[in-house]
Amino acid sequence: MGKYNDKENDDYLIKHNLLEINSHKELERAEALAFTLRAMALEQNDFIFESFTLKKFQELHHYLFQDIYPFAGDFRDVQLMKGATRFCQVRFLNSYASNLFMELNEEPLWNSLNEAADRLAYFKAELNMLHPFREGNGRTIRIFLHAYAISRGIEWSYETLESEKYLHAMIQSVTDLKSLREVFLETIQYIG
Ligand SMILES: Nc1ncnc2c1ncn2[C@@H]1O[C@H](COP(=O)(O)OP(=O)(O)OP(=O)(O)O)[C@@H](O)[C@H]1O
Repeated sequence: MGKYNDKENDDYLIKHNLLEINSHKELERAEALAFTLRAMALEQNDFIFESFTLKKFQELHHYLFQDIYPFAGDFRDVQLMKGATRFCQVRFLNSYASNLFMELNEEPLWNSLNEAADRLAYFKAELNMLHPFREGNGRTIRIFLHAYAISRGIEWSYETLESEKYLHAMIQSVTDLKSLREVFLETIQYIG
């Protein structure tokens, strides 16, 4: 079990994709298409969030990536890094995840958009540090937290995120939630 860099991961995905695609470019295109079709179907209620448990989170990843990756829905068994960030160690994934999802389900109601932004930033950063899947963490977490926010009367317009600002806030969130909180504050509103 080694840590992987992006090249190593790309090679793994080439060896482990359901379509037996062996070009990186083609796999990238096929993955984007397979994901987009599922994400669109999800918006038409093909996947229902009747709960926000860890099981539901894994089912969501399975739903979104089932057409392309055999590991859809499964936790990774390798160490993951992006840039200087080392995500949760494999042997702590289960305990980290169960504590985090317990907290998410015991979360009290939010009394203001400021409080919502604080807590969404916190859960976003924690789920990112968990980074439980080999690929597709960002997309799964965004869709999951979007639905979670809706269940609390809040619309998170994550499709309006500026990609550079978002990435910067995510990198910062490893040590400081301030930028990510601001990103949420700018992209959430009460429904209706
Ligand atoms: N250096 C970093 N430190 C911490 N988090 C990072 C870093 N670089 C990227 N991220 C986070 O990791 C996520 C990407 O994870 P992953 O590649 O598993 O997901 P994805 O769904 O395939 O990608 P994306 O989120 O770009 O659509 C990004 O959305 C971002 O939140």
